[in-house]
Amino acid sequence: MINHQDRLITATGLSRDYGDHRAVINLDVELRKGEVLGLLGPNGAGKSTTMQMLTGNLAPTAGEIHINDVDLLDEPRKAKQQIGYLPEQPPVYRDLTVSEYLHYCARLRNVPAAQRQGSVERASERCGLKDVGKRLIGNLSKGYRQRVGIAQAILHNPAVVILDEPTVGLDPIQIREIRSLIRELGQEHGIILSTHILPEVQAVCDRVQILNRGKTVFNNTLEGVESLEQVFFDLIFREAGEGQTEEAAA
Ligand SMILES: Nc1ncnc2c1ncn2[C@@H]1O[C@H](COP(=O)(O)OP(=O)(O)OP(=O)(O)O)[C@@H](O)[C@H]1O
Repeated sequence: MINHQDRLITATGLSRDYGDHRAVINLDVELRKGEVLGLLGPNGAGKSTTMQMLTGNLAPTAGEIHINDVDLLDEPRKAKQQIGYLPEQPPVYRDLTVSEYLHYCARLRNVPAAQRQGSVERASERCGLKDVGKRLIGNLSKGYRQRVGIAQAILHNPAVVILDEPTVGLDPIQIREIRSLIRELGQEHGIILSTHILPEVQAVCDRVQILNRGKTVFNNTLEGVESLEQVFFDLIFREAGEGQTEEAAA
């Protein structure tokens, strides 16, 4: 039986149009505490649009989003306090030190002044940044910059953390470290992870939701799935085949 108290995100009937184009169509997304959800799909499937709606950065054309029981559309400020977001291009300032930047983000996130130092220290510790607090972000490796991006996403201790392509461009050691950080964060928060790297999903995700042409085509745990790659290609190519048949019949 589903325990509703454990639900960190309940989004129902989400749609988003760009002009005449329906990018996301009547989509449901759920995330529970302690869960790492992988959001997958080919280019243009609607992943970024969905994540931007879930983070309150893009208004849905239709649908409802509740974050930790707060209605995102009715109470956006309150709901956004429950969300940390690492966009594909981390919003880091190269001319600030790691510590200056995280303090700045804590202020933006409305962390009370008396708690900012503690929040910055906690996030730095969890992301392995304690020794680089005084370094300029511009001089860090890409892997460390990514950690800074994740640290800003968890500064205010949000219930939900949404990560867009968090390991893109990292070397294999950095990838391993960031993946283990994601798994660790997933125990306390709920995480949505979007990536094109299927082995990454098998390594860190508890459940996978695959989108194609704005709709869910798979939503399940990976138990018993030997090759996610096979599942992915079967679904996407089957749909492509069906699309061609529809077009040919039209
Ligand atoms: N601002 C926009 N204006 C018009 N169309 C858009 C806009 N943003 C996205 N789209 C279209 O909406 C669809 C879904 O795009 P979206 O970026 O959400 O997909 P995605 O799954 O994140 O793709 P990718 O893996 O390439 O990042 C695509 O057809 C895209 O061209």
